[in-house]
Amino acid sequence: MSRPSTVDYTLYLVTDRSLSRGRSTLEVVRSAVSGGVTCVQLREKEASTRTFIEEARAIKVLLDDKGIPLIINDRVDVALAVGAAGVHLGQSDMHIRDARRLLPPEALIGISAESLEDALAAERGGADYIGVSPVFATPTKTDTALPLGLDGVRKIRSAVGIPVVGIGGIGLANAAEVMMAGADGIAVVSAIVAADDPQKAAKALKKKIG
Ligand SMILES: Cc1ncc(COP(=O)(O)OP(=O)(O)O)c(N)n1
Ligand SMILES: Cc1nc(C(=O)O)sc1CCOP(=O)(O)O
Ligand SMILES: [Mg+2]
Repeated sequence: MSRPSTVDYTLYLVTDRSLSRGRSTLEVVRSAVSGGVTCVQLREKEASTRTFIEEARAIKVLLDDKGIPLIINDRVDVALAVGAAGVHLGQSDMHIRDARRLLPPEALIGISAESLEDALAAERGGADYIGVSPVFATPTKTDTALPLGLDGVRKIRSAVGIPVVGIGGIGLANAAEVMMAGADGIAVVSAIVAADDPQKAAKALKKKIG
């Protein structure tokens, strides 16, 4: 497992095979990387463990070549199996305390914060970054907490010292606002994964967030 010396969360792609319009996740990631994504989270909710691991290995080869970290959604075992840079854990996933026991010390752990209290607890618990969960409502994930909005991003930003990434309902129309509210990056699913051309979509988002 290897952690890049500094992690660039600016344009953070979260995958979703159900939104990929028949393209493989590897294909979408390749295209998005050439458009400028800086971090990739492999999020597989339905795949078998074996498929998840095989896909993660193939994507990691692509990302390693570009120095882009691969984060695994939910599954500490998958992250360990493939030597990913880290994991992203939500409020119902494995506790960070337990994940830290299993993962090597250099592993990145991102935590979803559904409130200011969650963000403070995540920082105290040793999280490497926080996902503000969600900033806006999104059809991509409907079992979220209430949207925290730009004000939530501002409040969390001023309360913690670790990187803060906004997620949920972020696209070309509001990406700059999320950054202006103090986020270190935007995490997006549909704006890239479901786009006609993920490379162009990533490029356009990158331009918006400077
Ligand atoms: C960057 C980022 N932030 C938040 C989440 C959501 O995590 P979680 O609440 O565990 O929900 P699932 O993604 O597991 O459905 C995330 N994945 N990434
Ligand atoms: C994976 C995920 N987590 C969220 C959270 O609020 O924690 S929202 C979300 C999906 C974000 O998709 P889109 O960019 O298409 O809105
Ligand atoms: Mg989760």
